[in-house]
Amino acid sequence: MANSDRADTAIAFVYRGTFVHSTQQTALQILKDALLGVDAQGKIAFIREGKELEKLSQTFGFKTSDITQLAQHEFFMPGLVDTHIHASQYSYAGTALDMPLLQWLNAYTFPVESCFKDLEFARKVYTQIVRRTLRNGTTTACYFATIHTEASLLLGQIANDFGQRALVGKVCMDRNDCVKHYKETLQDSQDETCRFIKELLEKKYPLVKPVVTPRFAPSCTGALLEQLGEIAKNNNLHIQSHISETHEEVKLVKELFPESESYTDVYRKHNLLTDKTVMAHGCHLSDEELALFRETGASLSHCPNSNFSLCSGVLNVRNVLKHKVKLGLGTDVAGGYSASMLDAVRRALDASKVLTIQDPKYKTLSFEEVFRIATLGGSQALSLDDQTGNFEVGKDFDALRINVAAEGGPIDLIQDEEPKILLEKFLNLGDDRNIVEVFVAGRRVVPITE
Ligand SMILES: O=c1[nH]c(=O)c2nc[nH]c2[nH]1
Ligand SMILES: [Zn+2]
Repeated sequence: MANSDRADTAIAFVYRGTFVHSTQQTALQILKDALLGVDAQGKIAFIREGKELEKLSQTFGFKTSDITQLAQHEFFMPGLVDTHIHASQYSYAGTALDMPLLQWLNAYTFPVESCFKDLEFARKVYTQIVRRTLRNGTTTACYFATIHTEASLLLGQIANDFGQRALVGKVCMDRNDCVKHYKETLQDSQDETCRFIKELLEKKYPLVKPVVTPRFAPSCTGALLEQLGEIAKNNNLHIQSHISETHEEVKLVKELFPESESYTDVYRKHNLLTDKTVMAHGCHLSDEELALFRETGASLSHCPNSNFSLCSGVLNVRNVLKHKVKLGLGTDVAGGYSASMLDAVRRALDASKVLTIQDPKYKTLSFEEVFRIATLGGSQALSLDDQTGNFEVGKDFDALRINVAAEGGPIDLIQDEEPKILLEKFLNLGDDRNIVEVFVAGRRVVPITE
């Protein structure tokens, strides 16, 4: 037995077949005829070659008849990590994509978000988004809620009930000149953020945690940003916000924070750039700003559907990777119209091809690289890679069982295909019909039973 195996707890179940995942060294590692065992705590106890079955069953004390064998056109992959999604914007996903960001916020987003004072409306929308994302393979989601504490706590409860791993943010904003009723006072924002954090932590949900959430610099005063930086530091919490999504927004931040050297400097000055920070977009960051991300360990969430839909910009992913900045993918519902991370994968490939069209020397991202960003990359961007992101022994079993030839599904297989082709077809053509089981921390959460 290798040192990395964990033989100290009982095995709950074992799968045999093809497993694909990413590691630090390789964007796509394919393990054919592998055996993966999950322990009673939902952690990966071993992942070994099929030929080691006898030895493994003795060491770990499971019966060979307990093993579930995958079919030839099936494989397991790690769960998808959505590093940026507005649960509260799901009701208008697929509409309202006809304006640039700042106008879009005023015309559509703020009026809808203000409805989350109504807990029954919140329950309806939040139940739908959690169910929809889970069915589409999002095992971890980093959510924006709204400014309402009760509704934000409800989102945490719903994610916990359905078994999704989630970071949940009560949105903070004490500046809004356009939709005047959708903002808080500095004092309320601070007090309600503390209450939200305290009450969510007291629930002791194993997979759901609070994230400090200044909406973005233009909707926060310097005083609020300062307070939120303090709160995050004192409680060792995650932080999320938006940065450098559009040129117009960058210009506005310059006007609102003239003392700062850059947009990134605004967040840095207020202690909001840490190794537990994820910032959405970053389309227009300079190399100096990317260097600040690298220095502080803060990460970016690439949201290509939103960037195209609101005509915001195209993130140069190669440049982000060159600066060794942690990077995940996000759907950014509802600036992005799809709640599926498979869509985010496809749009990320498209965005990369746009850059190649503009400059043929730009090396297009491969599907393997985008697969890594959508799984392991996302877990690193959220500083959750000690728990999820790939099939390393000791991590939680967050996984999707994919049947590429699912009956009635969107993919026709003409002949037997290699696992690499099966993955590529699934990423480009697949949908929730191909995702036959979803596991989070070893618990089967899809099919949804209730
Ligand atoms: O895509 C976005 N969606 C939002 O809700 C938002 N708020 C600030 N900046 C934003 N960008
Ligand atoms: Zn967003």
